[in-house]
Amino acid sequence: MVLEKLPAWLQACADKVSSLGVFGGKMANHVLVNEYRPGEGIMPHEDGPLYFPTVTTINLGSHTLLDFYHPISRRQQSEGGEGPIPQTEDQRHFLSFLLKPRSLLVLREDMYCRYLHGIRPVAEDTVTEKVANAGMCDAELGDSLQRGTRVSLTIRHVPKVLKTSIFLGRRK
Ligand SMILES: O=C(O)CCC(=O)C(=O)O
Ligand SMILES: [Fe+2]
Repeated sequence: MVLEKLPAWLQACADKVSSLGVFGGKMANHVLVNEYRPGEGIMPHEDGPLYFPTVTTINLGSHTLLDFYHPISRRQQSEGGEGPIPQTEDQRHFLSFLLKPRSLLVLREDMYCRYLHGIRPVAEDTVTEKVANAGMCDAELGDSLQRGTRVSLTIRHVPKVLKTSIFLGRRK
């Protein structure tokens, strides 16, 4: 990753999150801005070793449900092939967090390294027993929540950066 200056407003958000100590005293140096319209999501994935061990997200605009999945291969190994192996995405989905507007999510340890996360491409979410923080969010089982446009600021500390500038376009 090549270091570039963040816009001042985004730097302020990154500094505020860093001041909570979530990056072990380090300052965030990477922000990803994603916009999701209703019906849009992100496939289950791992963020990979670049950002380990902590990822934080400021949630703006609409709520969403962030879903967590067991990875197929690792679960097969750890269970020694015993018992039913979850195969479909639905079976592998074991937990969700309801992300409310203006909330901060801090993902670390197993939730970050062991499981996959994703957002389903739907326009409406139903609160099920898998939504672990429903009570904290005043959501009731069976509630239907219509999504609007959501913007997420995913703020991280990337340990390895190149302190050189990049040139876009042709040098004269
Ligand atoms: O928008 C979000 O909250 C999740 C984004 C995400 O998982 C990613 O960019 O890796
Ligand atoms: Fe991610």
